Amino acid sequence: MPVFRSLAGAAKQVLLSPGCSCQTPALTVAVRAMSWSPRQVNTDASFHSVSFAESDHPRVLITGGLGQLGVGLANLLRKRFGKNNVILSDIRKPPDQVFHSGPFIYADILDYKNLREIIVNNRITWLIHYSAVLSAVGEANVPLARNINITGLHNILDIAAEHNLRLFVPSTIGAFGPTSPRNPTPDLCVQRPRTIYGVSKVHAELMGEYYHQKYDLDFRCLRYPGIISADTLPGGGTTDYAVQIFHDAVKTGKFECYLEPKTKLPMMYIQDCLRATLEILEAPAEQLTMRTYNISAMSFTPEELVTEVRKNLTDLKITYKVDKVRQEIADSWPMEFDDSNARRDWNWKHEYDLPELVFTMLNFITNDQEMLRAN
Ligand SMILES: NC(=O)C1=CN([C@@H]2O[C@H](COP(=O)(O)OP(=O)(O)OC[C@H]3O[C@@H](n4cnc5c(N)ncnc54)[C@H](O)[C@@H]3O)[C@@H](O)[C@H]2O)C=CC1
Ligand SMILES: CC(=O)[C@H](N)C(=O)O
Repeated sequence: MPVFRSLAGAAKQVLLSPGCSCQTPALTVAVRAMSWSPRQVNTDASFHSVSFAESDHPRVLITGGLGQLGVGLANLLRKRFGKNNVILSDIRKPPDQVFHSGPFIYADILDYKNLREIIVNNRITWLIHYSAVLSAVGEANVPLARNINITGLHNILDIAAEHNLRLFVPSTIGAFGPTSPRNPTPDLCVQRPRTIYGVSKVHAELMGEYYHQKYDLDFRCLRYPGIISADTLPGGGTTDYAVQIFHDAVKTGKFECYLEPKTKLPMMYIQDCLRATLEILEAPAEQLTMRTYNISAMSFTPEELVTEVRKNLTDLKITYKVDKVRQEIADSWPMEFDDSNARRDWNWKHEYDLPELVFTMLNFITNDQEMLRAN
């Protein structure tokens, strides 16, 4: 077993966890081959569709739920389906506020047996798979990204097929590369990404679609742009600057940007992203002509973002110190995202453009700062 010296805390926990399947890959394969086959999927399907109809609401598990997106999605789904029908999971310890806001459970996506136990014991019907290693961290630690994003995904696909779950896996603008059309990037075109993150996400898209076609797995996937949120920080991606700028602008009045001023990327406010996720999850299957859709809201460069922020914070000081790795990644990604298929098939519409995004982010972070100062 290799020792990864530079792992983040989360990864360390994965590798040290006694039940972790990555320590015994041969055994995991053997166990799975005995217990899961397409035949068994069909038998399970009738049983689970009955229990889903009985309860009326789906029972949802979110993996990697303590990242930038999971808590927000849990809040949205809990409003819709009831607090106890949505279980948040991760391998990290939840902050108090998250722990007390609804069910939370430890789930390591590399531990197939533990995942199965959770799905069975909690009668899960929808699985939302958010665990991942993002683009910049992935380039710094390829074995970790490969393990979480590919081996972990295989566990998720098998568990979803075995238990007839509706499975949502997000993909990303990072699933495209320098040979894809960049302005705009359509749903179907060349996909030759140059990051392990992108390679793993193309793999997820193709595997999900393959399981859908071969085993009738209800796989649904959205390619998210860079997501911007005020209450949670991003987990090591290329688009993180567009979140960090708001925090630094409010707290210090200055910001150092690691991308060049004219680097244009698709971005989206978190509320739009979470609503899109709920909408595709609830869309009637006959409306979906595809299983993987681009979704889009706005595209901007650091320079354009700074101009908009300065309309509210006129004294903001900006410097540029380009990070070669992230700049190279950004230069290979889409500039504009074509989401016309999502708009046509399930009526996708974004609500936040750049001015609303900036206004909302600054308001949120400023209020937060004032509350902190008052306490
Ligand atoms: N945030 C963004 O801008 C975008 C995110 N996405 C996708 O959305 C999903 C969620 O993204 P974020 O919340 O931003 O990610 P994040 O990096 O903030 O969070 C990922 C979570 O996965 C957890 N994790 C790591 N190893 C695990 C394991 N072995 N078992 C269970 N959990 C594990 C981590 O503890 C972390 O809480 C990811 O699949 C990502 O690729 C796609 C495009 C844009
Ligand atoms: C766009 C993404 O997938 C993510 N935010 C990243 O930058 O890696």
